[in-house]
Amino acid sequence: MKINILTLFPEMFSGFKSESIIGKALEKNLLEINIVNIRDFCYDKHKQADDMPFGGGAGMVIKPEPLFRALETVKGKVIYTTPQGVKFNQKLAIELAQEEEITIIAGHYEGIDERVVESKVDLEVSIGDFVLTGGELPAMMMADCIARLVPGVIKKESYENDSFFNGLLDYPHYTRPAEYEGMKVPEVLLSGHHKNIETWRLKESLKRTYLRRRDLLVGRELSKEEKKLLAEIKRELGK
Ligand SMILES: CN(C)c1cccc(CNc2ccc(C(N)=O)cn2)c1
Repeated sequence: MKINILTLFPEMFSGFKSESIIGKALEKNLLEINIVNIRDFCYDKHKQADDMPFGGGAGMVIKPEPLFRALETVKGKVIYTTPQGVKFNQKLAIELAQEEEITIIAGHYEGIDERVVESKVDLEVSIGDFVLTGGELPAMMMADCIARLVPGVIKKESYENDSFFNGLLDYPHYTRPAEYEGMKVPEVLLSGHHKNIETWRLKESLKRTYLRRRDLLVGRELSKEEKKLLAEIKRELGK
């Protein structure tokens, strides 16, 4: 899979591409992340990539010419990160991870010229209801979320337990030492009894989801075991 990111600030992506899981995946050629500097496509003397908005108002808008030129050099579905977009979520990430190539335009300042959106953007996507100085962090977040779903980037078992993969929030995690400052790891996790551990984790996931994100349970099919565990949870919570 290839992810192109069009940005005015390519340097913001150097750490993202060199560190940790994404860094290793790129080294192993499991995927490609191609950072395209929009400014490289400004042919005027001052390399002006943005300009004042017609009709007045604060902020700057990214000019159409450099974007159209940059878009000629990439392929795939074109996504534009903007507060006006559809909400990004794991379901959309899973869909986008199926694509051979995608291109993300990181808007900056007040955004990009609407003629680019009208004629080239396939999907406007927002990572949440808040405004950032630029679309680079949203582009990085989306690329990270999509990249980790590419086969080989992380162990398959890891993402199959993803909170949003099975529709529930994650259970609590512990590692050594088994006791720290008097705080103990739940006994069951040290028992080596895999069935009990699996049940404990499912119950903890259900409890957390029930307490923190009950909306995720609405419309979610519960297995017989999940129904039993949820009844236990409600009894224990006295609710
Ligand atoms: C109209 N306007 C302010 C604007 C328009 C387009 C891009 C930008 C760049 N900033 C962004 C981008 C995305 C998000 C998000 N929530 O995904 C938040 N901020 C700002």
